[in-house]
Amino acid sequence: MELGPPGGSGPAEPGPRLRGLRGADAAASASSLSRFGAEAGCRASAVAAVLPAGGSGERMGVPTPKQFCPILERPLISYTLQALERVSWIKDIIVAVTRENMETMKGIIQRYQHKRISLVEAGVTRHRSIFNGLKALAEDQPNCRLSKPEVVIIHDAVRPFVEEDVLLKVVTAAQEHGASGAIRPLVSTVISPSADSCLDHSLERARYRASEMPQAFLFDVIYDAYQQCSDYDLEFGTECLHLALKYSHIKAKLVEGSPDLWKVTYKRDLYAAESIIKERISQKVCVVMDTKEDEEHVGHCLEEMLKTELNHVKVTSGQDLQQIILEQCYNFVCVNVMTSDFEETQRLLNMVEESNLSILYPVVVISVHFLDYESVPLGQKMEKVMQIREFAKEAKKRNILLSGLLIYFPQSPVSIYVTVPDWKNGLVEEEEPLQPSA
Ligand SMILES: Nc1ccn([C@@H]2O[C@H](COP(=O)(O)OP(=O)(O)OP(=O)(O)O)[C@@H](O)[C@H]2O)c(=O)n1
Ligand SMILES: O=C(CO)[C@H](O)[C@H](O)COP(=O)(O)O
Repeated sequence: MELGPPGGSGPAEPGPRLRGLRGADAAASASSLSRFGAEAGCRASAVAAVLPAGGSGERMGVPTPKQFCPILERPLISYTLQALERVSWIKDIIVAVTRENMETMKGIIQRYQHKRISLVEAGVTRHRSIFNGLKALAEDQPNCRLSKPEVVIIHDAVRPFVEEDVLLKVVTAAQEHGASGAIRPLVSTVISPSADSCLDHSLERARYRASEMPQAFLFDVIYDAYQQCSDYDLEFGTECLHLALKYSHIKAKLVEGSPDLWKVTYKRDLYAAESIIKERISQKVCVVMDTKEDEEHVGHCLEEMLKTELNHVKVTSGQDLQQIILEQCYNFVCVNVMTSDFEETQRLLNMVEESNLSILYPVVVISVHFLDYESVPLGQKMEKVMQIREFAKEAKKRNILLSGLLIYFPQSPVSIYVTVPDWKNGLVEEEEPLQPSA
């Protein structure tokens, strides 16, 4: 067994991704997930995940195994790892890779700074790869460096859109029933052809479901099943839930999964995956504050407001920008409270440029500046506007769409000012104090 690069055990982005949920629903779901996270944290070795990634992707019809195919320049498997790493209560992630792709995989782990990953050698079939992953977690193996989990998640490396809520559902159901798996309604009817390619019989579609991933098991249930199963099972079997039933006599609890859990199999699936990734990119924004103090106050107010519209909002005062860019954040709001120059925004633009993030997809940056309405003279205000324009022209050449937002505010805490344009002279010059309403 080989270990990936050492790294902290903290999640890359703690907290749930609540795609499709808004407002109160999102808040309720987030709180139940974080409660589980806290409980799982008490039992630090409770959950591990095994990812079979040793296939050759014949049906994809390209020379590169599909798990290493790039989507927006990043290998597919890296998205799957990112999705699992976000879940702070998954302690270890075991990836089964063929010997010939071991170096490629190590390179991906290093480049994208994946954490909590261990590598094992894949087998010649999916079941054998999974079995190798389980062996690495079992206590009865010599040189075992990992600890045996209570529950193990099994998830295909080529299903990148797994969310924390479905992982939580299968893990909780596995704790109660011994085994659990995600299912989806069938899209087509399943029929059985006879030897002469005529219809033998068809199944009643409404009574059947497609078995998807993730699945979760009490570790002993699935490990015992793999230890008992025949060579035929290991060679031709496609269903882990079936092994748990046949050898450990456990009836898996089935939970409804989202449509995005499908397995990337054909070339067209790569295009579909790219579209989903782009949609998620548009739902992700990072607010960069110029000081730690502002991150805590202004930043978190802004975060709450943006969260009602967007699925993923991150606020930072800049220390972890490199990591945020690495996780493919394409939208930034750079808030400058302390200074009226563009130093912070320039720093962000440089980092984005160095990362090559904008090569395939435009990066959007909004540079927000606060200026004291009373003390900054009009000429200086216009200068700011012109500076942003010049700045934006340069950035556009690098596929970075920069906009500027200048906010004038009065120092006096009791008055709110409205600006009345003087249309005759074309200048903004009159200010009317208003009393704030209750
Ligand atoms: N010997 C194998 C075969 C498959 N897998 C993994 O099992 C998952 C699901 O399998 P599948 O979609 O069938 O992948 P491939 O076998 O690569 O695809 P194909 O059947 O088209 O060749 C994939 O993550 C794949 O890498 C594995 O770990 N070891
Ligand atoms: O979908 C599944 C859930 O049970 C399969 O087990 C798995 O993804 C199948 O892979 P393969 O294409 O190698 O049979």
